[in-house]
Amino acid sequence: MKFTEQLWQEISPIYSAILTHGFVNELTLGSLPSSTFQYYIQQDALYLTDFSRALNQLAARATTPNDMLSFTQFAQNAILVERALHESYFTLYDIQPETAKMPACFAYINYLLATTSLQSVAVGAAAVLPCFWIYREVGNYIHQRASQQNPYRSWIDTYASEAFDQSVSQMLALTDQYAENASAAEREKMRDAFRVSSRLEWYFWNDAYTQNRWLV
Ligand SMILES: Cc1ncc(CN)c(N)n1
Repeated sequence: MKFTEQLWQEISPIYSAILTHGFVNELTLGSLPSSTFQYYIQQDALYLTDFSRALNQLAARATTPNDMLSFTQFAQNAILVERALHESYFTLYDIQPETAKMPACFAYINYLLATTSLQSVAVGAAAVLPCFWIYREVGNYIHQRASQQNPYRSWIDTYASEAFDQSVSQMLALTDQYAENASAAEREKMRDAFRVSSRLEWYFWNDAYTQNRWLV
């Protein structure tokens, strides 16, 4: 079994919790209140900027030109492709960019930036992997169930697209390659990083669903 297949097995309860979460359920049905989606998209715009920074940190620290190129392309896509999607929703809902990261976004991004700068590239790669993989799986899951009239159709189509699928496959191959060259102790850290980020994906959707804000 590939290392990444083991990773997926280990987060199975977290993935199930994501699929059954009210946010995903209502997004699929198209009944998610636009205010909930607006909170999500505002936080996600902040997330994507720093996610791109985290990928650039991996690019700077990767040892082979091929790996550097892959991470650089992922970093560029996070800004260009996903921002285009975001901007269309910003225009549609006439919303202003948010400047404050709410708790889940704050925790997730700080975790990614710390891990990609202070841990090995292998561990950093495992930490960013859920951002690719979970979105592809959730995107496909929703795509199979959502109607054409779903107001969140362009979001769904982005993450169920062939282009996104290709970058996810590339990221999976990269992670397996790092795992092959890693020690047992390092693979353990990769597992841990993958699990933490997967959890934070759940929290990210949960914050949007509950419109969570700093209480103090
Ligand atoms: C929080 C989050 N995680 C992942 C993705 C997909 N790159 C995203 N847009 N936002």
